[in-house]
Amino acid sequence: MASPLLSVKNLSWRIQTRSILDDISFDIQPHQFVGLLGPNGAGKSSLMRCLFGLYECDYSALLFENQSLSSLSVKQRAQRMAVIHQEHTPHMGMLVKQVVALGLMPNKSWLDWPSPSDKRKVDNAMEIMDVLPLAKQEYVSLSGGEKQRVMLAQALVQDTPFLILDEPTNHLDVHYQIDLLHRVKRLNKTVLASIHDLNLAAAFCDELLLLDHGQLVAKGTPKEVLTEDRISQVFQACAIVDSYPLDENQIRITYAFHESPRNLKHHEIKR
Ligand SMILES: Nc1ncnc2c1ncn2[C@@H]1O[C@H](COP(=O)(O)OP(=O)(O)OP(=O)(O)O)[C@@H](O)[C@H]1O
Repeated sequence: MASPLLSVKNLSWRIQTRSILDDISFDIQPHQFVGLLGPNGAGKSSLMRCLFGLYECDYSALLFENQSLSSLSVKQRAQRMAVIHQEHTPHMGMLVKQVVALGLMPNKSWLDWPSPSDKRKVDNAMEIMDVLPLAKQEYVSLSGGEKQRVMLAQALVQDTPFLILDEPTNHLDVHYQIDLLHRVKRLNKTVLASIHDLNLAAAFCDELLLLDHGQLVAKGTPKEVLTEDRISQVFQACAIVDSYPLDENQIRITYAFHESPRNLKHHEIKR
């Protein structure tokens, strides 16, 4: 197997005496699409923030392409990983094409004037993400789904091997959830994305990391991670896991909408 793009060993993060992330270890291989799952408050965003250096955490190793992440400057990190946050920056008064062009910054100095090839890069990214017709529209006026595609175009311009996406499908209708994840997948980059919809995660991700109360409780393929028992234990939801009718290799999760599912075991659901 090729050496991992990202290697995380024994990562912990605490606020004062409260442990938020506890002894987390995993590798991400090049070109893998990895889903980060877990209930609200499990620590998904915190883990992503530790990876891109917003939070100072403890670890025995945090390596990107075998290089210690802590040895990289902010600009060097931004040349390696693009991050799309859950909450978008408002970018008041900026046009879509200007927001997308911000992705050029990690590879330029402040004094550099945008070149014709930069402009082509921006146009190309807008075309791939289907936001070229919105190029001259104000960013604040866009819908949630359009904003998400603009941020992906910006990440594309940033031209990094690794993408960190914090709930990329948040606020999107079902068509745009599927559309966006197909667009991300087609980029063929290494991706770590937090996703709440377990069916979407199972359909799009090569591997899943499941967090619960700051601990990594499972990692592996969707079939390995998303078992009925685990969904019941971690998400306190009753679910049946079976094969997706259009592809036997994929799993499908059906939830029971009982009034107090916490007390129900999955084998008690009438099939
Ligand atoms: N800067 C901070 N100061 C204090 N507490 C924090 C901070 N950042 C995160 N936390 C706490 O850490 C826990 C994990 O939060 P985090 O946002 O990482 O969870 P999450 O899995 O991303 O949740 P969600 O699915 O709801 O977005 C929460 O209880 C949160 O309140």
